Amino acid sequence: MLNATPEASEAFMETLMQRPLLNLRTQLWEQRPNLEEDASLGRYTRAIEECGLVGELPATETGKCARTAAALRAQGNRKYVARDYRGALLKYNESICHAGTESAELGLGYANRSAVYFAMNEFELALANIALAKEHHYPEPLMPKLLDREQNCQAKLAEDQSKGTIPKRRFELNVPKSILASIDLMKQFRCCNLCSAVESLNLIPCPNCVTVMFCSRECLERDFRLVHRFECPIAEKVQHLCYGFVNLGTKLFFYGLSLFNDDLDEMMRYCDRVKDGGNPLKLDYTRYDPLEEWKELYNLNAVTNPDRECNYRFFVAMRCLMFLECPLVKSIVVTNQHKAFMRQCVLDCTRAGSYYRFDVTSPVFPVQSLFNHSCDPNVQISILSGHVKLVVIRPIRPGEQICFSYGFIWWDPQSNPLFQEKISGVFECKCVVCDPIKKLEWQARKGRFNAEAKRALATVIRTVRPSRKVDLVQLKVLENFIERHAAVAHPNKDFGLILSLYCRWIYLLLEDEDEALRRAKIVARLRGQSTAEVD
Ligand SMILES: C[S@@+](CC[C@H](N)C(=O)[O-])C[C@H]1O[C@@H](n2cnc3c(N)ncnc32)[C@H](O)[C@@H]1O
Repeated sequence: MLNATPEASEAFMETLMQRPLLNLRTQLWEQRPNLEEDASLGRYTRAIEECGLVGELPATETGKCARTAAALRAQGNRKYVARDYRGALLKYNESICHAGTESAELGLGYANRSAVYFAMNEFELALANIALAKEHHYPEPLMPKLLDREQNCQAKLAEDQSKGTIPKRRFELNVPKSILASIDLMKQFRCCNLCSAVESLNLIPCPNCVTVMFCSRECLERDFRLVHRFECPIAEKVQHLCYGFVNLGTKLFFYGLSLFNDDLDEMMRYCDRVKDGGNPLKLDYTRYDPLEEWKELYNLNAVTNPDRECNYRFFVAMRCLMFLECPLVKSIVVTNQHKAFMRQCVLDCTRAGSYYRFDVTSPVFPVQSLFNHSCDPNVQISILSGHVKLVVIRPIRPGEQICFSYGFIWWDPQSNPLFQEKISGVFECKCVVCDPIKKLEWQARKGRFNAEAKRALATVIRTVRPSRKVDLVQLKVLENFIERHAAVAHPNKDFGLILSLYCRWIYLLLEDEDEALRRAKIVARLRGQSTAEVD
């Protein structure tokens, strides 16, 4: 039985849930000062100050609050009883985020999360949460119940009932992790604020604010050191203005400021030069230097489409005004010249962010995002636990560019229906499927689908059963077919079906590997061992 909270009345919870976050962003946009299209950031700032828009923001901050945490936990309990485990975990995360560090609610939140993981047969995760509950004021009178669950977990693991701590198929990796992420409001209780990892929703809260969570102490400390210390005191207020890439632009600005050791004048001196375009491939990643990397990102000469530019300027001006209410920011950004620089730099970082990221909610990967999009990709991308992995999905011809899909794929029209619409505002796709000239050559390839390949395809279709669980033998059958027959079968429609299943299974394997590594790390931590060996 989970701990229900009697005082969490329906009425109170309803009030709690009326958080007009996303609406506020739209309202603000409607109330923006009516300025000419090319109005400068300074003009926007003055106009916003004149109409008092920042002061008019409704006070929706709750701060850490045991009552709120209890109400959210009660909602989680109901989802748990209804066996909506994912929904329950998300509510418990929200509750954990709202519980004060000294409150029993924190321990209760972790304990409830351990019950969900136990029900999901995720015994390592359950044990990790029991340990967290014990560390965070779990009420003594309830302790026997927790210890009982702990024993049950250990018994299950002793019976070899772990879902696995050894990846089935190890995909190696040789590229750095993401540098930071900007987590959308819809994902704040399900992704690490620094690396975007979901970590089976096993996240820990910021000890001070109620807006962000982290996958580990390392990410929490790193984010705090580099960015979150600037956001934390005003995080609840500023999250109303989480306008896509502008959010990332602010983060990239503060990240840069930290790398310049909070020396804004030094940062200004560096930025006061003509941009050379920036090229992250120039960097020597064997001697990784985050400041040099930041400079390459900053140096991008990005062109933004005019509609977006208007949004960017308004929200950049708004956000900078709000950040200047944070005492730490105020102590560094002092003069009018500093303020003007901050605004311009946040705008430049916003443009860079929109270039170096696949979409508004993904983390920033300066090198990995340099791959172009193709509607006929030859590699499959996955972003898991802050790592990008690219897996080759069909033989690549000499001279063929390595591309992954930013959204749309020819064999899967439903891969992202919004893609064409989204991309049309950003760039015109010139891949082999979309460019009218290249498309002719691409389509002509279909004529080579010969009898032998068709027979082999019929055998594969008879043998392989698409399922949600990967069958490694069947995966090998697909792989052999693709390797032997891609040259003549690609881009035939049936070959597309094979690629589609192959990609889905590859992704499931990558997820599986990621989860197994996570369990392995938890086991190492519970045993007091270093996680370096398994990481
Ligand atoms: C992160 S960059 C990719 C690397 C970029 N080509 C470069 O050289 O830096 C994303 C941008 O590349 C361009 N791009 C990527 N795929 C494209 C495609 N299929 N067709 C046209 N432009 C593309 C667009 O300008 C897009 O905004």
